[in-house]
Amino acid sequence: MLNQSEILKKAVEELDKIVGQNILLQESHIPHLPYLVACAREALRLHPVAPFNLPHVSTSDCTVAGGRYFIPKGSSVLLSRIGLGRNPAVWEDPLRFYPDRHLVDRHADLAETELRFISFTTGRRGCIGVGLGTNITVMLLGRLLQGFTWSIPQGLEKIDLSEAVSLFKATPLFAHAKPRLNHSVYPSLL
Ligand code: HEM
Repeated sequence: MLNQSEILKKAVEELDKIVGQNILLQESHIPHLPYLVACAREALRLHPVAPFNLPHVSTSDCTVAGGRYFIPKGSSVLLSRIGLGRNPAVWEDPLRFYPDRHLVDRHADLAETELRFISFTTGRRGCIGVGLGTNITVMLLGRLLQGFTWSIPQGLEKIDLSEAVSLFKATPLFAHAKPRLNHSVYPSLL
């Protein structure tokens, strides 16, 4: 978002309109912040936390994708987070960070039950923490954006987004944060 200032600006404008600058973002605001939720979804799609999901073992012979793939009983099944989230057959211009693509269907949370990318996965062994995980993620992103004006440190043109093999950022993230709310709004650390 730091590399695309118009996206950062749009998310902050939504926060200012819905939450304002006199109180901190609360969980009850989240359903009214579709663009912020879309930004978090886009981050999960494009920058997954690990290359694969947890392995599962098929308990019987089955076919998937309309019969295209046969998976024998006892196979270890791994889904590629990159293969799904950056699949050009599903996502237009897949390497572009473009939150608006998630606004076509309005999403209340970060779950992706169609598995077009992996956040919590789905089905019997899917994550049980969708609600809490969504709230924690969106609250953190939202409060960072509401509470601070973020900028790229002096001397740098862009944040380097190149990835290590683990998919983590290859270089540490440095960004400049300046408080943007009245100091009375920030919770006391004492
Ligand atoms: C952004 C936050 C979170 C993300 C992205 C996430 C993602 C995932 C994923 C990908 C799985 C594996 C599902 C599979 O193998 O198909 C999983 C499993 C699980 N998650 Fe989460 N999770 C999050 C937060 C939470 C929270 C807050 C809780 C509990 C309060 C939780 C509890 C669990 C449990 C218990 C499982 C194992 C489910 C099973 O094997 O039956 N998760 N999660």
